[in-house]
Amino acid sequence: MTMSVADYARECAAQGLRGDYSVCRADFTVAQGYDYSADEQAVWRTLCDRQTKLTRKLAHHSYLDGVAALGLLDQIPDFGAVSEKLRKLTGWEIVAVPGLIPAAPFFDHLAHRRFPVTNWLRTRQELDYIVEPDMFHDFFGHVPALTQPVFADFMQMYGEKAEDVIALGGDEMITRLYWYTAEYGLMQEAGQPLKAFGAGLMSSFTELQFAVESRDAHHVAFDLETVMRTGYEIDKFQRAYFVLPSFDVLRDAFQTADMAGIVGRNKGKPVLDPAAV
Ligand SMILES: C[C@H](O)[C@H](O)[C@H]1CNc2nc(N)[nH]c(=O)c2N1
Ligand SMILES: N[C@@H](Cc1ccccc1)C(=O)O
Ligand SMILES: [Fe+2]
Repeated sequence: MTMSVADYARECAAQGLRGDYSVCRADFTVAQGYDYSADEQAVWRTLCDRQTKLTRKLAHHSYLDGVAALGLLDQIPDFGAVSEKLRKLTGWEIVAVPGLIPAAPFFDHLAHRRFPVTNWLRTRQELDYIVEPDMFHDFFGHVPALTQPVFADFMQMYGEKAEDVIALGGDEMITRLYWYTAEYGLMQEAGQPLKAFGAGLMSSFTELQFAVESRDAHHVAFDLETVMRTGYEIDKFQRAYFVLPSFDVLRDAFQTADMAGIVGRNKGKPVLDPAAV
């Protein structure tokens, strides 16, 4: 792993990120420390209630199938109990982290079928949108799909392949691909209007509606190399949403991509403006 926990902790504090990185292990995990207040439990229930009404209408069926299998909770999840359930379904588990972690350890967890979930929750003032991943984003957005075998296998492969791309010097490029697919991708569904696929959309009340339904949202046909060249900002609505024709198209594009060629061609080139792709 390239960055030490202590260096990363300093960087995050400088950027105003909220997590407490002082208690991290070398792989950036922490204990969940299940001691949430009654108010936090109430915020969790409010988030689940209002967001479930939206995802029912706007989320791709691959996500909704996952929700049905996982059974979303009316309480803040106990990561140990959820891991037990996931292990039986697909061999995945979830591990607690203090918030955003660097790309290399993040993908290393995925490669080992561990999904990092932040151990703190957004406040009532952030019900609609939060600028950094919190437990609601990580859990409500990402974990349901991990109950589905094809998606579970894909995410492990993603982690493995990402490590190869990072070794080629392509950490920013592979991060953009993750960003515009797993976090903010849209996906077509037979006989249905356009649906949301990415976890960053599933967890945001305002951006989910904007991305799928607004005439001002910039929808762009998915192209793997273009995605890997397109910049993004984490703390604003996205200025481009890439539309995937299907999950199989994503998986095939990823599996067959000549990552060494893509990284070689594009390293050092200016990043594309998402508003102009
Ligand atoms: C891979 C890419 O950097 C991506 O944004 C990762 C990084 N670290 C993360 N860390 C946490 N806790 N949650 C995430 O969703 C991510 N995403
Ligand atoms: N904006 C997302 C959280 C998020 C932040 C940064 C990256 C990914 C997700 C939400 O409101 O739920
Ligand atoms: Fe995420």
